Amino acid sequence: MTISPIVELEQLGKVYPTRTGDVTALTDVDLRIDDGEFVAIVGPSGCGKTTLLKILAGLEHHTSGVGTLGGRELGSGAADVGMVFQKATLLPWQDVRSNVLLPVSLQRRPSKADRAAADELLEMVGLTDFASKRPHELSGGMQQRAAICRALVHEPSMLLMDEPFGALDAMTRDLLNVEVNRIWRETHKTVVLITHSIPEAVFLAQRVIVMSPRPGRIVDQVEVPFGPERTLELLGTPEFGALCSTIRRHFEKEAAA
Ligand SMILES: Nc1ncnc2c1ncn2[C@@H]1O[C@H](COP(=O)(O)OP(=O)(O)OP(=O)(O)O)[C@@H](O)[C@H]1O
Repeated sequence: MTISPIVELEQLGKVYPTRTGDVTALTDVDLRIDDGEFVAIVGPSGCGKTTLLKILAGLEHHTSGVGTLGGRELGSGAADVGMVFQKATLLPWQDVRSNVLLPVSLQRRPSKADRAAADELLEMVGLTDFASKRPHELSGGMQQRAAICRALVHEPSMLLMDEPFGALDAMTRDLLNVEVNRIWRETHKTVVLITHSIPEAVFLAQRVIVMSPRPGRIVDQVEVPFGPERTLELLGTPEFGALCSTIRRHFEKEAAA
């Protein structure tokens, strides 16, 4: 069986013109992501990770190279993606279900089927009993769960996550990682995750993409050999530690270069 790529980038680059001169955020990025794959991107601060995600989402235009998402050229309109950011950014005056339905509500009046889809997602993340609550009545982790539901409610072909759990405590983060692993297995979505945490990247992804300091380019792509289902016991295994060390050494090498 051949797996088709959902993302193909060739020599992609991005230069931001600024008042004080051009800032090259990305250079010569070659990347292929297969449909249904879970990919994590790690790299030093300012290496262009968010820029890459924004280009995939159609929120920024690349300035060189070519790229396609779902067969469509990048830059040819809004991409069919769902996004989760570090802050849940839920509307405080709407209840959780309405927040989840927001991407649909912006296009049309949500149908019965849309509401059922939202409820199904809320059930998947254990928030059924909180559907009628306001965001401030939820913990930070619960708000991020709701944000994940919102990103998935319009059935996007890809889920893009930018440091989604960076603001959460370590224990909540671990539990949410287990949940994201389950969501990925249940929905079969392609996921691209940006994270500053190498263990988080290794725990969740099938492939970890390592970027260099700015101008960001891909310096390595590390295959993660663990099966699709991951549990927290994995974090304590020597294989897990060894893989994290391999990736960490890249950072040290690049920092010393
Ligand atoms: N709109 C913009 N205008 C000008 N420069 C920008 C803009 N957005 C990002 N940059 C610059 O591009 C580079 C890459 O930024 P980006 O936010 O993509 O990096 P990052 O790897 O996501 O960083 P972090 O890990 O700190 O979030 C940085 O030098 C940043 O200052």
